[in-house]
Amino acid sequence: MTNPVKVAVFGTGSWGTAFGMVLADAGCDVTLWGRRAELADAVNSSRVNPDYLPGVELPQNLGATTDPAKAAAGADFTVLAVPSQTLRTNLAAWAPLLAPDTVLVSLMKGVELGSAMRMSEVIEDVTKVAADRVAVVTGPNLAREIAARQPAAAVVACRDESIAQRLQTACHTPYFRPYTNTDVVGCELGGAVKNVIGLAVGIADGMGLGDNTKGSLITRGLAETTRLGLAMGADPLTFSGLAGLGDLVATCSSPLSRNHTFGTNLGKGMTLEETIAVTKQTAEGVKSCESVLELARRHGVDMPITETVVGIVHEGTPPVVALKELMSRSAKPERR
Ligand SMILES: NC(=O)c1ccc[n+]([C@@H]2O[C@H](COP(=O)([O-])OP(=O)(O)OC[C@H]3O[C@@H](n4cnc5c(N)ncnc54)[C@H](O)[C@@H]3O)[C@@H](O)[C@H]2O)c1
Ligand SMILES: O=P(O)(O)OC[C@H](O)CO
Repeated sequence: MTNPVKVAVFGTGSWGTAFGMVLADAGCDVTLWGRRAELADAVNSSRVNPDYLPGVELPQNLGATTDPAKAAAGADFTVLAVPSQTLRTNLAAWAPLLAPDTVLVSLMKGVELGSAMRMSEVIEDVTKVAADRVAVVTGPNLAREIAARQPAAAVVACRDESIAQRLQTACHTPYFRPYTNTDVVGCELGGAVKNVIGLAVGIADGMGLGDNTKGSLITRGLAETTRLGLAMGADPLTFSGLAGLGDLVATCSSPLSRNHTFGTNLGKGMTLEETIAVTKQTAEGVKSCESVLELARRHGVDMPITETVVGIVHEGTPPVVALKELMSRSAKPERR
C-alpha cells in the first residue's frame, strides 16, 4: 500500500478548514496550521473548529498545529488559505520550512495592494518556486456548503497539467468535483474580480433593487472581468466556466457570501466602519477592488462596475449617486 498524500494547510479559517476536510475525505493526511493554540487543540481533541465552522465534525485524518515547521514537513501539497493581503509576510516566514518538492496551492481570491500581483505571483516572488509548481483552487465553493458536503464543482489550475491532475486526484470526493485547467491567470482573476462584483450586487440588494439589476451586474461584471483577462493573457473561455460565471452566480446569490453581505450592509446605509465592525471574516473584495482597478488602469481596460465599487467603498460616494453615474455612461454596443 502506498503512503497517503500529505498536505499542509496554512490557515484555519472557513475555507482552509473546509478544504482541509475535502482533502481528508479524499484520503489525504492533512495538517492545518493556525495561529491560536486553543483552536488547534479544539481541532485535535474535539474535532471541531468552533470559530469558523461551528457544528461541523472534522475527519480523524485532519489535525492541527501552531508549529509551521511541523505542518510543512514532508508535505506533497502546501495549501495557502490566509487573507490575501497577509500572504507575503506570512509566506516569507514559512518559505525556509517548505518541503523541497512541495506543490504550492493558493485558495485565495485576492490581488495584492500596491504590487497588484495575483496570489500565485506573490508565491513565486517570495519562494522563488517555478510557476509550474504553483497551483490554484477556485470556483463556486462557499465554505459552509462544502463543509456540509453539499455537491459542488471546482477548478484546479496549474501551468503544468500533470500537477493539476495530481491535485485533482488529491481533492476529488463524492461531493467535490474538481476540473483541471492550465489558465492560472484567468482562474485567479475570475476569483478575485467576482468578489468585487459580489460587493456591487450586495449593494444593489441592500438598496432594495431587484433581479433585473442583479442579472445586469452579473453579466456586465463578467464582461469587464473578461476584458481584463484578455488584456492579461487569460483564455476568455475560462470566464464562462466555474472560475468565472460559476463563482459569480454563487457569490452574487448567496447570503453566505461575505462579499455579498458586506455590500448589502453598505447598500442599506451602514458606513464602511460600521460594516467592517460587523464583518467577522475576510471579505477580499473590499481591499482587492482597489488593486483590480489598478490592474485595469495598467492594462488600459475599462471596468466601470469595479470603479463604482471603489467609489462607494473607499471614496465615500453614496450608492444612489454612484448608481446614477454608472447608468448615465454613454451608450455602447454590447460587444466591442
Ligand atoms: N470562505 C469561503 O467560502 C471561501 C471559499 C473560497 C475561497 N475563499 C478564499 O480563501 C481565502 C481565505 O478565506 P477564509 O474564508 O478562510 O477566511 P477567514 O476569514 O474565514 O479565515 C482567515 C484565516 O486567516 C487567519 N488570519 C487572519 N489574519 C492573519 C494574519 N495576518 N496572519 C496569519 N493568519 C491570519 C485567520 O485567523 C483565519 O484563520 C480568501 O482569499 C477567500 O477569498 C474563501
Ligand atoms: O464568502 P465570499 O464572498 O468570500 O465567497 C466565498 C467563495 O469565494 C465563493 O466561491
